[in-house]
Amino acid sequence: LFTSLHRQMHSSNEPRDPDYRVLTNERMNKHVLEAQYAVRGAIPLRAEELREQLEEKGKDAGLPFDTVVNCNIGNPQQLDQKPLTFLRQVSALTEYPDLLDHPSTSSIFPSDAIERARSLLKEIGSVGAYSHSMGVPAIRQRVAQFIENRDGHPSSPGKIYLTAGASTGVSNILQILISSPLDGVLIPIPQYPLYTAALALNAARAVPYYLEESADWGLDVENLKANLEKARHEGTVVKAMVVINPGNPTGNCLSSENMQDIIKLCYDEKLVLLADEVYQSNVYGEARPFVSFKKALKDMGAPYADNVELVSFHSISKGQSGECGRRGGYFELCNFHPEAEEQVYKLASIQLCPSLGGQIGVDILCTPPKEGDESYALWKEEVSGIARTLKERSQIILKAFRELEGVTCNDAEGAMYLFPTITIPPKAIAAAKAAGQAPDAFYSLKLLEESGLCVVPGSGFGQKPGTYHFRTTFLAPGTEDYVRRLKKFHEDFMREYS
Ligand SMILES: Cc1ncc(COP(=O)(O)O)c(CN[C@@H]2CONC2=O)c1O
Repeated sequence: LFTSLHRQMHSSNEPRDPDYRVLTNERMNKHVLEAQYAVRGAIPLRAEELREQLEEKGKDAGLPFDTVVNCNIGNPQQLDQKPLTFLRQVSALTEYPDLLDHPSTSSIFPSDAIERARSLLKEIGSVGAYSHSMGVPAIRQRVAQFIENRDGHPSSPGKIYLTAGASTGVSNILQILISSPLDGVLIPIPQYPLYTAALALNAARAVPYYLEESADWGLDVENLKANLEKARHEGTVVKAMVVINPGNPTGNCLSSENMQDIIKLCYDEKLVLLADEVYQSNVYGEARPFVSFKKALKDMGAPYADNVELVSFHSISKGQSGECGRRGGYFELCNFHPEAEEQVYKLASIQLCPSLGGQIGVDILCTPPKEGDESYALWKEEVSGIARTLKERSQIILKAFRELEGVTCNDAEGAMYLFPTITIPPKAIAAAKAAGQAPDAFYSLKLLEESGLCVVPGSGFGQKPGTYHFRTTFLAPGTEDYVRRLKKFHEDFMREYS
């Protein structure tokens, strides 16, 4: 489906003489061909096609909706979320430093934004210059301070790497970790498909461990251990474990018991722990406030605290900043061998440096305006407004899901997604089979074609065999319109296939 849609959209590239081209499937890296990334796969591609039809023909497109709503990707500012003012003010001033000496500037920009831009430019020089490959040292110092303030344990700028989004950090660490096609990494199922894609690109094995939907997507430690043993029995050299907390696509927040179980397992089984914490400030319930794996590890003391190799990832793409396109993030190494740190640094240096715009975004994420600053009140109002709105939207959509025939859904404890289970009628499963699609991809494609809502089928994240899901964000404004479209589609679908 992806290939046919992509070809359809880019048919102008079709070669007149197919034998002329060097790069064809037979002659490209087969690991790239094998990699999959459903978040921007076939269904979002089709959504783009429909959007273009609406833009060109409007009502004459003959579609049963007048807008496509992208609920496939956690991209807040694509869905009208306003950027945080302070971040953009500092960015504007650092991008065009002449503004700092313009007579009107002090009447347009608050004094703390001007001061922050000045001090950043003293540390950076120019946003157009390469920085240190790990990122600007002074920014890394403030990231370390943010981590210490959050966790109550020391953090060093020498263990922190600023990155072009968390994706680059994850890809780099996995590239260093994998040394053989027998190597494997434990991946939560359902998972964010960056991990299986990055493992495929490195010709490594994804070793699944299933999150337990009936236990709020909590960890089933026995299943984890069994899958680890099974993988080893099959000859896989399991070297690491990925945790995503809060979870994507599940929206779960791990319990402290689960976190300790994971740390103990990594210690006992000598696994590197990759903690993806990009949604750490997207937490909606009071029951499970965010606790980092760095804190959990250090709180456990010996023998874990100073032995388990932990790398923790964060990003400016999520939370309330939602600066996905700015490409900013960081990871912190903990208990890595100096030999490993040398390779992490070398890979970062090959990539020269992350964008300075992204680095400035990380700086403001970790050191936002503080109480008493001129920008504090507005920053606080914007951040709490975004957090409140996301929580409200998740609850409205969750309630709607639970009223639909054959749909159940766990609360979104965190992140930006709901991941409902749908009971797909046998007739629809048969129709999906005939169409050569996974049942939840069949459902999701029809949902798009008939309602304009673009979601990602659960098969794109992995799920227990025989279960079907889809993932939706709750970022779009107009939640009532979303619910109306979904409800109508679902009732029509269940009627057609029951
Ligand atoms: C768990 C997780 N880790 C890492 C990333 C990468 O983020 P950055 O590279 O932008 O820092 C994402 C992005 N979320 C994807 C993109 O939007 N929807 C998703 O599921 C993510 O959900």
